Amino acid sequence: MSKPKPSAIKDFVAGGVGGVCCVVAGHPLDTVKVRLQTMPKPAAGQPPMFKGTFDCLMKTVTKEGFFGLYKGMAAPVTGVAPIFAICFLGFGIGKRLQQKHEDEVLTYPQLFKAGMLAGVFTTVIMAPGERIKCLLQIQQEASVADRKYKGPIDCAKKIYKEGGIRSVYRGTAATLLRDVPASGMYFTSYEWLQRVLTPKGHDRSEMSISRTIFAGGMAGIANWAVAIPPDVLKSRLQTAPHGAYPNGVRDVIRHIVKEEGVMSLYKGFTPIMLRAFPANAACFLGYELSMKFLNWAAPSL
Ligand SMILES: CC(=O)O[C@H](CC(=O)[O-])C[N+](C)(C)C
Repeated sequence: MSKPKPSAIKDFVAGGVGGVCCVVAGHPLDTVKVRLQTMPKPAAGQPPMFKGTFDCLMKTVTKEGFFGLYKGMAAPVTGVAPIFAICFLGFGIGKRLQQKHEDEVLTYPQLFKAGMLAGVFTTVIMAPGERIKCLLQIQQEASVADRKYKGPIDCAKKIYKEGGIRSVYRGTAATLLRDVPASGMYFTSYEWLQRVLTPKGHDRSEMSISRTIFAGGMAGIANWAVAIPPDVLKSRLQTAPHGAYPNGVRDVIRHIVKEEGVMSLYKGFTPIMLRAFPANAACFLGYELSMKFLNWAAPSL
């Protein structure tokens, strides 16, 4: 059978499906992550709001029910599908820009550059999407009536009313700082594992579910290994009251390091890493299966 042609439309659609799979598999631990990253510093002699990942999980489920962990999921599902669609599209474009012919196999530095381009592409939607998601996730009132933001649209309207488009896009530099190198790591590690795990005599393009799950899960770990410190800065900046950090990300770094120490830049490490493997294994599996389906259903697209 001839090799399917690379296609921007297929990258976009399959990437979108991958994004939905990623959110459904990973949102509960994402909520725990944001709550741990943004909980207030306890007053002297007082215990912290959450002692760790498990404590936060238990307190959230006890107080708000299991679906408390799925708070703010409407925003990422509607936002993440296009984010991942654009991300996989950007990666495909980045690869094609560097290829002299369609079948040229790219080196790992070339794949890294294509991944970084994907990170730049996604920031346009990622930055406001993350701002809304984080603001919704940190609301802990049990009843909807008591919450400041009733949902993603209400949140978007309110932050726009408070500070215009600048407020909606607060955290863009931190998002770029997080996603440009992280996306490079993400796609390079995925491709590397797929290549080294393909048995001799077989072609990388032959789909294997177990290889995809493992390579996808590990790509998620590689992504977050570089993304955690800028992610903490981003979450803080995006959930802070208006005017708290006039110089943006630089002020947040100074404040966090001075007040809470360097290690606090790794807040949320456990839930992030617990989420990273299943969420991204689901993402790449969704992507590869959709791509296989699209190549079968519309070979010339
Ligand atoms: C921050 C983020 O969205 O990372 C993605 C993986 C994940 O765990 O959600 C990867 N990528 C930035 C490439 C979309």
